[in-house]
Amino acid sequence: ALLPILNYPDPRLRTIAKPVKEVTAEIKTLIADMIETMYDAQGIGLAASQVDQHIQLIVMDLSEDKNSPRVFINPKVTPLVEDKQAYEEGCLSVPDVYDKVERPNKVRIEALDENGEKIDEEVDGLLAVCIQHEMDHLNGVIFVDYLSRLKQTRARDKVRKVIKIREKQG
Ligand SMILES: O=C(O)C[C@@H](Cc1ccccc1)C(=O)SCC(=O)c1ccccc1
Ligand SMILES: [Zn+2]
Repeated sequence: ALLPILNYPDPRLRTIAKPVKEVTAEIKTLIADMIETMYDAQGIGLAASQVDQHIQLIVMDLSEDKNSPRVFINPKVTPLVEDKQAYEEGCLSVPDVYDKVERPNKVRIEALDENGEKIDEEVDGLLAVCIQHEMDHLNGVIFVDYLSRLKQTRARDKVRKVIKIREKQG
């Protein structure tokens, strides 16, 4: 089922996500719903925080055909290099706002997948950018937090406009 995505500056987006103890049937349903919601919103990632579920769960799909979703449960991300790279990021919770954010361009991801199997990968490029962006969501951080006050104000105004238009479209 499609889940409503919280929009910036909703304070619920600032909630710190709790670790997942056991991958229950409910969590498997949430994973399926998050993947469906991510595709519907044309995103390449989605954190559970964004659908008001405050557990450490991320879904991502960077594939062309949108047919290889990945699930990260209780993820831990460790930078592997000092040097950072700027990337034009977007966020499904801050629609139509895109801006450059600098992040370490190579990280280690340790997590569990949807079957509780261990994931331990070194990644770079867009996957590294995206996993760090999603990890931020689980820690109540939104990419606009890295931008200037002025850009944050503009982002708030932009989201307000986009939501009004979407409500009119019904
Ligand atoms: O809000 C989210 O977490 C999803 C977000 C993930 C993300 C995309 C790009 C850079 C960092 C994090 C999105 O999917 S935004 C929409 C999108 O598909 C996109 C935006 C910019 C560049 C590439 C993809
Ligand atoms: Zn986001």
